[in-house]
Amino acid sequence: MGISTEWPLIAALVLLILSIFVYPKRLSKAYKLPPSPPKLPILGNLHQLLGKPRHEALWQLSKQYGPLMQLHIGSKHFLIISSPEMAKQVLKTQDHIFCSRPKSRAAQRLTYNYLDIAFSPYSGHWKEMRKLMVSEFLGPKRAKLSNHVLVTEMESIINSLSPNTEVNLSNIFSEMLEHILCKVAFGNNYRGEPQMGPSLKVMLSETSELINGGVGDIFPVLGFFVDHLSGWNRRLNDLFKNLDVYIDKIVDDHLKDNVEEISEEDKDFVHTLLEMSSKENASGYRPNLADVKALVMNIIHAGIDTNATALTWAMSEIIRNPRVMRKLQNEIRNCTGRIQKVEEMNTTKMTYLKMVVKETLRLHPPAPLLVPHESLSHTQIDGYDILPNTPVIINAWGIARDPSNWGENAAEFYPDRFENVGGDFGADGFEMLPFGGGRRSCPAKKTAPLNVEFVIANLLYWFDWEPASGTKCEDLNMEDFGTIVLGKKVPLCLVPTKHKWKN
Ligand code: HEM
Repeated sequence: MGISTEWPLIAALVLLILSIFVYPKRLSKAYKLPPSPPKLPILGNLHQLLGKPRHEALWQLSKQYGPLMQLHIGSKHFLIISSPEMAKQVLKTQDHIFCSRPKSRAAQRLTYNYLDIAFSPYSGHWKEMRKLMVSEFLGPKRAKLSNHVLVTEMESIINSLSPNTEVNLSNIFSEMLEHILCKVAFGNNYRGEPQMGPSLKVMLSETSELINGGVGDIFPVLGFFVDHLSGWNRRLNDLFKNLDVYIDKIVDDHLKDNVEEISEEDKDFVHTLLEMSSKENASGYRPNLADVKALVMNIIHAGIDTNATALTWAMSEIIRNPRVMRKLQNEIRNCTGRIQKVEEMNTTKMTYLKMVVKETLRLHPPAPLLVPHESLSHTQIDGYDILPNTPVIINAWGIARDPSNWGENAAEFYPDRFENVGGDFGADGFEMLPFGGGRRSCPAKKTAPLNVEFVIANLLYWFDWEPASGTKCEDLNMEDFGTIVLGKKVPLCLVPTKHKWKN
């Protein structure tokens, strides 16, 4: 174990010793707070989360302390949600109370002081920004361009695959998503320019690490010094600077274009935003340059890794389950018949494909703990008091794998289960939450699964697939990795063979 992995533990021990003298005593006992595991002074429950992936550690604790559990870490009191019933309370019944986001230094820095959608507190600004993304980026206005870009990218991948030659599909998916989102949002992929610093991929992976927060987020003042000594503050500053240079270039290039001369069809999202920044909308709002940059930041952070991860897990599960692959290929090929081009693929009637994608998102929700919510005011759930500004973590990963919600075969990849499950995501809609819920749910929850379906349908239509280097299907490595986005630890490498039609 190197110093980079040991420092949180060392820092925590130093803080424990110092805090006995420095920190005030704990919160008053005037409220009936949710059950909580026994805790150490100041460190609280931190030690119970070390050494395991966070979603797994939280799930194990919830088995002992219940689906509504409070964890104390430093100065923060987190509410942990681990059942569909409790998730429904937070995301539906009391959505108006739990629709804010907790603050953190990484989120503040990377969103130009909370000007974005995903991390900004519940506010009029958030509402306007979300409306902008839904209508101008994810809505029907841009659907034609998005589809065209998706088809072009898919065609180039299909044409680039050499039969019987191993390919790293994890990389292909990341690059594909980066191209698609950048083309639709900025009209160009803005890659490969050395003066622009690290690649987008490197910046995204650094973001995933830093967005988890520094020690200073939970141990104010003293933790800040720890973050300074460990280099966390410097890493955050460097990341912000690099991202800002990247985004500045995009915005500057767009400012040079004469938007009036560009046809509606050729305008990308940034053109549209800049155009809107020159006049107020019906509710008197207009985005300024910092808002535009924050939205660009959200698109690259929220859209690339989530989608690429979903695709990687989908193909991994399909390969590991030859029965599912055969059934799915039969459906795709029967529904499609003989076609010559990717653009002729139509997945609308492929019901089993939709079940396969749902089952992938159930077992492998790309954001296993969603994005933390926060309570706006005091409330009660199940007779327990929840205080204002309580950060709320919803364990979507655990809920979606719980046999009490999904039966004894909950851990199995079995898409056919959706034949008998009413509703989109479980009987009540809270048994799986790959896109969260309530007003902070993912704005791409309708479009993202369609894109995953389209890519999987094409890969399985044109090619047959096998694991690389003689690995047996059932031995495919399925270890996961990450906190905010739970990816596949070992890249997915497969060998395609061009499909031969029988006459
Ligand atoms: C398979 C793909 C995706 C998955 C699984 C996913 C999942 C999620 C989840 C779990 C949340 C948090 C919901 C909550 O806190 O309740 C979220 C929020 C968000 N997602 Fe996605 N997402 C995907 C794709 C996208 C794409 C393509 C975009 C746009 C380019 C996007 C934009 C956002 C934004 C802006 C938010 C913040 C919403 C808010 O706070 O109001 N996501 N997503």
